[in-house]
Amino acid sequence: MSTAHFTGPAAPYTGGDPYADYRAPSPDEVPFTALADLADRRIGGTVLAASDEFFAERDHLLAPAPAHFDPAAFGTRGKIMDGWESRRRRAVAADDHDWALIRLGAPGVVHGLLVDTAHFRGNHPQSVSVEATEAEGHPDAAALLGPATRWTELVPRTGTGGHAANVFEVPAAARRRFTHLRLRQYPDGGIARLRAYGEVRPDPAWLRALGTFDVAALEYGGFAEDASDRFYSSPLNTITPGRPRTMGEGWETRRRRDDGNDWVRYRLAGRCVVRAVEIDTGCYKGNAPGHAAVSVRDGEAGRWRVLLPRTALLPDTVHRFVVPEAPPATHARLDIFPDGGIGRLRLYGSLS
Ligand SMILES: NC(=O)NC(NC(N)=O)C(=O)[O-]
Repeated sequence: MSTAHFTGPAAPYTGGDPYADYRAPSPDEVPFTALADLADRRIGGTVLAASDEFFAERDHLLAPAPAHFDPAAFGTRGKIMDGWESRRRRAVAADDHDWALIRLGAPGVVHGLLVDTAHFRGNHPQSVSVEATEAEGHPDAAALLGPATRWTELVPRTGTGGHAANVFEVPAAARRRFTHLRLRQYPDGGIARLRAYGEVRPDPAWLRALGTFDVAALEYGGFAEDASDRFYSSPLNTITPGRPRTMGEGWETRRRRDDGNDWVRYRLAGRCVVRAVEIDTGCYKGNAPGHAAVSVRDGEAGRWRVLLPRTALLPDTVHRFVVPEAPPATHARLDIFPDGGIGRLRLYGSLS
C-alpha cells in the first residue's frame, strides 16, 4: 500500500518568502528521506526523455538544490520555472498525461519517492504515478518505451498537492533492484523535483571486475548510517563522486564547546578488506579538523579496531595513508577531533 500525504491545492503567491506556505511532512513521518537519492545527478541520474517540456525543461527534476522561485522572471514562453513543466492540454481524455523517463544514478531498491511541486501552485498536476524497471546495459528512451520493457508500479495514480512535498512509500512487494523510473503527471502541469530514496545495489560483476575500489563510495553501495552532527551538511556528501568544489559539498559540523569529538559511521559495499585510506579536507581552510582516525568493524556486533590511528590533518588537503594489515570489515567509522569539515573519505579495498 502506498502512503500518500495529499495536501490539496495551493494558494496563489502573494509576496515574501515563497517557501513560507510550502507543505511538507516532518522527517519523522517519512524516515525513508534519510536514505540516499538514487536519482541524484551527482551520482549520474538523468532524465532521458519527456513527452513535453514547453514551459520548463525536464533536467531541473534532478537538480540537487531545492527549487528556486523568482516572481519577476518571465521568458518568451511564460513564467520561468525551476522544474519540469508541460503545456496545458486541451480536450483532455481520462488517461491523458505527460511522462518523463529517468535513469537512476545508481541502480537500487527504492523505499520512497518525493514528487516535489514547490512553486507550482495553479499549475501542478492533478495526480501522478511512478513505475520502475530493471534494464541491462544502456537502453535509450525508444528501447525503454518499447514492448519488451516490464514496468512495476511503485506509486499508483494518486492525487497531488500544489506547492508541496508529495511523498509516497513504496510497497514491500516492489522493493527490488531497479535502474529506471517512469514518472507520469495527469493530465499535465509542473513538478519541481523528483527524489527516489533507497539503497544502492551495484552490479556485482562490475565490482568483481574492478577488484580494488572505494568500498565506502555511495555508487558502489556504501552508506553513511549515522553521524554525531548534521548541522551544516549531510555526512552522505563525504562518499559522493569527485572532489568538493565548495564547503557546502562536504560534511561540516558545528563548533563543539565540549570535550567530545564528531564522527560518521559507514556501512561498506560488503565484507571487505581496506588497503588505503584517503581523507580530503578540500575547501575546509579555517575549519578543518585538527586530527582524524579511522576504525573498522566486522558485523553489527563486531568490535571496533583501529585502521588509522589518530593522525594530524592539514586544511584543504587530500591525505593518503597505506594501511598495513586490515581485518575484514562491514562497517567503518571516521572520528574527527574535535569538529570541523571533511570533504571526502575514500576507503580503497576489495570484497573479501
Ligand atoms: N503563471 C504560470 O506559471 N502560467 C503557466 N506556466 C508558465 N510557466 O508560464 C501555466 O499556464 O501553467
